[in-house]
Amino acid sequence: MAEEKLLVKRNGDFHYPIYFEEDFSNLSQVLRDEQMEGRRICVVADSNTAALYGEAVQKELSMAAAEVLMFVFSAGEPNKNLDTVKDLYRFLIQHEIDRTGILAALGGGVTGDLTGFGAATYLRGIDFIQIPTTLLAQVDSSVGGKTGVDFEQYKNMVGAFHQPRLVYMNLSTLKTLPPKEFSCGMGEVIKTGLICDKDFFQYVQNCQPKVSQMDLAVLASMVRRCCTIKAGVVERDPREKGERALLNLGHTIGHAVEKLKDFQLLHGQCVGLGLIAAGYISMQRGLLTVSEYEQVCSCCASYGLPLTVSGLDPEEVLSATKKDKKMERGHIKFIFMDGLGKTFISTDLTDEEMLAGIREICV
Ligand SMILES: NC(=O)c1ccc[n+]([C@@H]2O[C@H](COP(=O)([O-])OP(=O)(O)OC[C@H]3O[C@@H](n4cnc5c(N)ncnc54)[C@H](O)[C@@H]3O)[C@@H](O)[C@H]2O)c1
Ligand SMILES: O=C(O)C(=O)C[C@@H](O)[C@H](O)[C@H](O)COP(=O)(O)O
Ligand SMILES: [Zn+2]
Repeated sequence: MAEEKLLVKRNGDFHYPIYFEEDFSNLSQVLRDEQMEGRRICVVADSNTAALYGEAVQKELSMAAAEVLMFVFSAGEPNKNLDTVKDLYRFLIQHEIDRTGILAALGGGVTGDLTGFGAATYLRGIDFIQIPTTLLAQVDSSVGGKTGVDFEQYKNMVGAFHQPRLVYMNLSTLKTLPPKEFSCGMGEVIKTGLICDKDFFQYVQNCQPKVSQMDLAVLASMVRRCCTIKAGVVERDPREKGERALLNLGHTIGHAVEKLKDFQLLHGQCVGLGLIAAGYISMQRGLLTVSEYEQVCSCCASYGLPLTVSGLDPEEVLSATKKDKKMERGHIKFIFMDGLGKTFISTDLTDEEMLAGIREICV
């Protein structure tokens, strides 16, 4: 089942690889292949991932590294903040990690975003690698170099673009992922199909039974397809000057809900809600048929994503959408669906249209 590695272009001719594996046993060889051996590595993991995979990863990396340290922080989005980054800086300074040091993000998107930001800023930038263990991190956050933390309830408000030196996926880690976390990854998978690949969206609709059986061959091809699509977008537009904003489909309303729910609803769940709202808005503009909109909803539902959220005032959600990063001269850069598998960016969305979409998900 092992898939060929995928190469992502970074800075002209330099490429970084994404490895699709079934265990951690090739980690040390991969470090050697990428000429990163003999250096000190600090593995960054949250409390859950450290307990599950910390020892195995530390052991594998030790075979090619000069030393392997482990920095552990408390799991959860509320800890993706500058306080945790400060704790990481202190740990790195205390252990005299210099510019030859490497950070290894072992875990989900929270760990990857935080570690990448630490690596981008510590000593003005050191190398880091991604070892994603959630579906969301494997299909989305470990690729593309968006790193950062939340700041005073604002999502990803402080960050940097910093590409990893390599991404190593052990697909078997998905077997220990709680079902709710797995659905979160499916939110980003569905988003990926809707952005630019109708065939892939239909594949995702149809393969739900195999995915729910954790069929590794199906999961591998799904993860690889998402990485291929994302890598293509990121190669063409690494710093989100244009096309990359499409990867934000569902995130304008999704991030507003995530923030107003105090991060009690998970990122992928909020992306699912945001997809439904964006689908509704697109349908109201005549860009999606009723049947296409229903397919977006039923695909999300089939993977256990919520279709509605309670306890939110739609007007408050609307004003929260205006505090996200996607504003351009006072207008939101909104991602519309234009049929299934096609999207475009526009700044002409009215408050009334946005409110109608928000009302569709708020109960
Ligand atoms: N940088 C990007 O491009 C990008 C893209 C998408 C999302 N994100 C960010 O990613 C974050 C969400 O990531 P996430 O959904 O992976 O959340 P997460 O990192 O919090 O992981 C979810 C939970 O699963 C646990 N976990 C991780 N791997 C496990 C495993 N194999 N088995 C059992 N438990 C495991 C974690 O400890 C955590 O409790 C958000 O902060 C979001 O903003 C970033
Ligand atoms: O990689 C990207 O670009 C994305 O937009 C992927 C999103 O899934 C991800 O949630 C990202 O962190 C959102 O970016 P932001 O700039 O809106 O914070
Ligand atoms: Zn996202």
